[in-house]
Amino acid sequence: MMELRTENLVVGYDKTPLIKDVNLKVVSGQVLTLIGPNGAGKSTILKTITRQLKRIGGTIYLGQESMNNMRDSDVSKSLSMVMTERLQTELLTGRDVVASGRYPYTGRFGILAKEDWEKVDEAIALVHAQDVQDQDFRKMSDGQRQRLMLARAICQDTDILLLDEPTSYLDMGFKLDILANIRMLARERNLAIIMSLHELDLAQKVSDTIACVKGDHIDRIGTPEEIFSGDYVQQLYGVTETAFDPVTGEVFLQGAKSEPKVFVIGGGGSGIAAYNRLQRENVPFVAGILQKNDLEYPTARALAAEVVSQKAFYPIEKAQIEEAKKWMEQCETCICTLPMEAFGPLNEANRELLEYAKEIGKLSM
Ligand SMILES: Nc1ncnc2c1ncn2[C@@H]1O[C@H](COP(=O)(O)OP(=O)(O)OP(=O)(O)O)[C@@H](O)[C@H]1O
Repeated sequence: MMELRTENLVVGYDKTPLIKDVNLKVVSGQVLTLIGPNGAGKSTILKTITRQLKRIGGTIYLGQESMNNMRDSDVSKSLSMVMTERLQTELLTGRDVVASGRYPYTGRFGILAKEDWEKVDEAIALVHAQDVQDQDFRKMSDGQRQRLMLARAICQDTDILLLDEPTSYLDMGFKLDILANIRMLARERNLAIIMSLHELDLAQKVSDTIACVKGDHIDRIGTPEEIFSGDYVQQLYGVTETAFDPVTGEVFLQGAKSEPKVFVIGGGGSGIAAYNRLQRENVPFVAGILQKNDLEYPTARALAAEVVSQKAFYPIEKAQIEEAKKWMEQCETCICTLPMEAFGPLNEANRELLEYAKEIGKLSM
């Protein structure tokens, strides 16, 4: 079992502290993710752990041993790091770059043995980069380079892997692929992984522990369930409460909040496309009647000027129907996004609203 722990670590530049009292811990088989706004200090922490930056204070432990007294060559057998920065290379193929991950194990001349090349090939296969491995590394796309840099770190064969925004340049397919690989490396190869991520929905899915970097300190450390609840993450990033849904990690634009012009009868997720369209057109609207467990409720809260809603799992009451009808009278037009089959016995209220929209001559298709 390997463990990396920082004790009152102080990180910063030119002896000026940026973040103090960094107390983080990650053990084999676990993923620790650093989140926080741009410039918060996530990369600075990672670079200090891997010694690319000088520690200002505190101690980093590898197992029981303080890293303060360890040689760089021993550290690089325990820690590998994937950076976002561009590696300056001279006419190296992708495979050469990955192979440089084996240098801590080769002799003075950097000659790789058969087993080293096997590890290189295995790592390249893991990130699905066989097709580009023989190309000039400098001429690769950011995403291709990012995958090869991960392969380089993997074949370094360390117990601890650090990744600075490993998915920033990747398309959706490769993002999922890399994150699945990160979980696999933790689960099957028992690696301890520390990474920084900007994609909060992904951080929520892959992390065992999340550390929130804010200002000059680590503001909170907890499980994804603990961090992604209430309005904590919104506060961390300085966005409004409705701009982020902590349950799904989804982000929302904000809609026009002035006097509503359109009433949208929705439910069961059917309203989302209409809400987004009205937001793009900057048209203030009312969304209703939604139950708070309706799929579109978080979008409605962010984009609608008003939401007529009922608690989750409670039947819609007369008071909400009356409220909705009042809004319909005030709006210029009503649209209904619910398909015919949605007017089941549990949705009588919205059927009544649809009838009312027709009756007052405001239903537009
Ligand atoms: N070489 C440097 N010298 C001095 N200050 C630096 C240096 N590099 C970064 N900083 C500063 O340190 C702070 C933290 O930067 P860092 O790159 O660690 O943030 P981050 O959380 O990784 O940000 P991002 O999410 O934008 O990547 C920033 O204010 C940055 O300007």
